[in-house]
Amino acid sequence: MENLFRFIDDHQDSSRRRCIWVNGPVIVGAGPSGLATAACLREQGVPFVVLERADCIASLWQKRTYHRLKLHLPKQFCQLPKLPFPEDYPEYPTRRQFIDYLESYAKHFNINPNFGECVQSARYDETSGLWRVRTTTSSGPEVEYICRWLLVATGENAECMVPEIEGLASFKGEVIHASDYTSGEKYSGKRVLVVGCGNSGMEVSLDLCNHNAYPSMVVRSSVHVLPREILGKSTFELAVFLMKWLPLWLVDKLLLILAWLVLGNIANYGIKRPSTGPLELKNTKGKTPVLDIGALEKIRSGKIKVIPTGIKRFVSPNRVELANGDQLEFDSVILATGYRSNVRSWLQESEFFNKNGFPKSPFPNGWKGSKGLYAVGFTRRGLSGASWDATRIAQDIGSVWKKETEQQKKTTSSIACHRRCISQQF
Ligand SMILES: Cc1cc2nc3c(=O)[nH]c(=O)nc-3n(C[C@H](O)[C@H](O)[C@H](O)COP(=O)(O)OP(=O)(O)OC[C@H]3O[C@@H](n4cnc5c(N)ncnc54)[C@H](O)[C@@H]3O)c2cc1C
Ligand SMILES: NC(=O)C1=CN([C@@H]2O[C@H](COP(=O)(O)OP(=O)(O)OC[C@H]3O[C@@H](n4cnc5c(N)ncnc54)[C@H](OP(=O)(O)O)[C@@H]3O)[C@@H](O)[C@H]2O)C=CC1
Ligand SMILES: O=C(O)C(=O)Cc1c[nH]c2ccccc12
Repeated sequence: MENLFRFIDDHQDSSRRRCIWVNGPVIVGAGPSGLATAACLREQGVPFVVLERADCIASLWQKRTYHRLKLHLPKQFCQLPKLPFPEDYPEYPTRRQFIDYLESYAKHFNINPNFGECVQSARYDETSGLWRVRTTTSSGPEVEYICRWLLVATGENAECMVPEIEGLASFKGEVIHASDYTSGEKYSGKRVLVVGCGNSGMEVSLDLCNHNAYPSMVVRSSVHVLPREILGKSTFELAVFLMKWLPLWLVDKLLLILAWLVLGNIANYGIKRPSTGPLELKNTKGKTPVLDIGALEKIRSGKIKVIPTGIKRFVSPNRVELANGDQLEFDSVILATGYRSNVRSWLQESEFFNKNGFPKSPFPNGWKGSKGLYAVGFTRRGLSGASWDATRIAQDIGSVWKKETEQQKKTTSSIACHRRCISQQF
């Protein structure tokens, strides 16, 4: 039966590309978003195929995060649909606990992604009304999947942002992106330039301090720093609570007053605040406020130095010239300069996704496009946003699936029988 749905593309080089009909959605990406959607589809009885370029689930968490990382939102905002965290997990689960949870989540819902398959292109074929998704595999020939629904779950952090700074290539010390930073152990006694002051820049600088390194952090523009907790209560949880009663601008004002009471005036340490409030900035520009877990204390004590200006250029072998003309020496550079979506590099579509690879419609309307195209995990609302999308998408596809299955039960057409053949195992 399986062979009925596996055919060789007759107008392509048949020796090089396998062509596979997927009866159900293709999900691109096996991070939390892809897994959450797969789990919800499983509950709806809809078969699916998950394509993942890495050799494991949640590759961002397994391969591109540092060892001491903890979730910075309380656990109730980070668990995926249908399966809560184990009860004994702490308020802020560690990276290891989060990965263990995701592994057991995939097992629980019997989600078996096709690993080592990187989607190179996806386009909607108007003639057939189907999506054609091409991948390169780590182990063999190219594959083309043909499906009716395409679910984009490649994430807001698919690629690293590496800025073009004059002379960077001539810097003689090590230069890495924060996603390649695992621990501060090997930096003990070293002068490290950390470029960027988002959550990554702050937490890497703190970890470096804890390993007796000498970090200097570049703050070229501005950033909101909020305490992770206020009087033992999560600031994020407090914000979510206040948002039920108050307008966003007022919640932002209250958060800033509380931050000032707890942290003091951060301008004293060379850190400017944006003129837009923290939640409004997150919603409109996607810029996440820093939820401080101790970096500010190190800044206050001078253990993390703040460089309150941009970088002009690197001067070989190990100097950096700042925008104000000062020159400083460093042993290593860590680029905590953020991430970007990669959707536009492979999805041949410009109606639903903008040029930055995010859905054009803001939350709550950015999960569903036309022609069977969906996006999960692009709402700049972290893991809870991804769970929200996943639930909606599975309900949407599930209702169509159920209706059609009912109709098919009533007919004896052989075509209808074929349509329900699951092609998950090849
Ligand atoms: C360091 C860090 C900490 C964070 N902490 C929190 C937190 O505490 N709480 C919170 O709510 N959010 C947090 N976030 C936000 C973060 O976006 C989510 O935690 C989460 O990982 C998003 O899941 P995702 O599945 O959308 O994306 P990802 O986890 O990035 O997964 C996407 C997957 O798609 C795969 N992929 C990409 N392109 C292709 C392709 N072309 N073909 C095939 N596969 C592809 C990738 O390999 C990856 O496995 C954090 C983010 C970072 C970077
Ligand atoms: N514990 C946790 O849960 C953690 C969560 N995260 C999450 O991961 C996501 C990504 O965070 P992060 O990696 O910090 O990325 P961000 O996009 O939040 O921050 C990037 C930083 O790099 C700066 N930058 C970029 N280019 C340059 C340049 N050429 N020169 C100087 N500065 C530059 C930006 O400055 P500017 O604003 O001026 O552009 C900004 O300060 C966020 O959602 C964050 O919350 C990250 C770490 C830990
Ligand atoms: O950690 C992240 O990247 C997140 O996106 C989590 C998050 C969603 N909404 C927020 C608002 C304030 C701080 C963090 C988040």
